[in-house]
Amino acid sequence: MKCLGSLTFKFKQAVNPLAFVCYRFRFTQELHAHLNGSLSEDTLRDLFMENPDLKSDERIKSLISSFLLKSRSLEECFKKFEIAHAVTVTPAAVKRATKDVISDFAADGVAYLELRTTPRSVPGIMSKSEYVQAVVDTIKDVQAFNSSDKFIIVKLLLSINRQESPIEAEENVRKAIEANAAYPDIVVGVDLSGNPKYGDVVRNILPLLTEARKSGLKVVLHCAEIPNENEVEEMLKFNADRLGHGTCVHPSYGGSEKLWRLLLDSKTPLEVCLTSNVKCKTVETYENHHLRHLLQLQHPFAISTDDKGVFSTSLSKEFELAAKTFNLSSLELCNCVAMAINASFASTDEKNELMSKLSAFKIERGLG
Ligand SMILES: CNc1ncnc2c1ncn2[C@@H]1O[C@H](COP(=O)(O)O)[C@@H](O)[C@H]1O
Ligand SMILES: [Zn+2]
Repeated sequence: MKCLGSLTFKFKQAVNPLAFVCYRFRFTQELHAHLNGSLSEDTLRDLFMENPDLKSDERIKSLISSFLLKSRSLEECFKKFEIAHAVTVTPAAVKRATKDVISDFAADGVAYLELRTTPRSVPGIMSKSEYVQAVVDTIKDVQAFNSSDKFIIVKLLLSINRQESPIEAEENVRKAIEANAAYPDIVVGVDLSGNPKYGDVVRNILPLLTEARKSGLKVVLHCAEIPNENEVEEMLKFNADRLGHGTCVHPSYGGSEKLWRLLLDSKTPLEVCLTSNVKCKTVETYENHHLRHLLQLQHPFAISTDDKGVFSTSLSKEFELAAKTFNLSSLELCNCVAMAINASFASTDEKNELMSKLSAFKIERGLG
């Protein structure tokens, strides 16, 4: 067991040579991770056991045991979030969940983590403000213990769930603006996520995100997880700071030449989540993932996990998968890390620090 400030974690067995060096050097960047989708099975079980109300709830018990079953569709993945939400219903549970997730990423070699989460209230127990405060306080605690050799930079994006009402969306944007004013070094942006089948994003949500952007927040959008020509076009024209997935933009994947050209011209970095896309069946195979086009055309992207708990993955596994599927060399993987640093919402000083960690790794491996 090793200690990272207030975090205690086990170094995992290395899965590949890159992962081994990753955790020793700790220089990778995770830009797309949903807090409740990232809970490990251990954390879920612990939170479940600690809550006496849940222990006697047979429905939750059976849901938990199905959490890690193989998913067959995007719809099934969304059911799994209900399980994580059922165990994070108090500020204490939210703190524990946040701490465990940061610890898991740190143990996997992540130096810079952008977590995102949807502010959630539980009647009579927790308000949305208390939820956000619990996450922010945990990030502050972890960062207070950063040192030169053991550190992780953590930022927070607040999510808007497109399935919720426009009133909820407005409330979440307001929370994000307030939290950014109070913690500008931590709360840096807003994310649009949720089941892509629902919600009138163009009419109800993009105008709110324009307000968020005006107040200085970065904006990221889950974009084109399923085909939707009009919505995707408006999202691409919105000029977000980054886009999640971007699956159905290319004409071969349910998009069109027009959408693909808009994406390429925008140069907006895509957050690429290989395992998530294949397990949700929005992409058929790893070989056919749109990452191959991004690589060919040198469009910027960041390899990410999305929901490491739901999809039983880790950032180092995603790097390994990308390397194996697309035959990437160690140097090319390092270029992926550099792209993610550039696409991140870290400050200039933080980016310089992360780049120097990457350089140290490259020198040690004789890569330049
Ligand atoms: C699989 N691809 C995806 N597409 C769209 N939204 C997703 C997602 N994965 C996760 N979420 C969003 O993140 C929430 C869980 O984390 P938080 O409670 O916010 O921490 C889900 O309820 C969903 O709204
Ligand atoms: Zn996502």
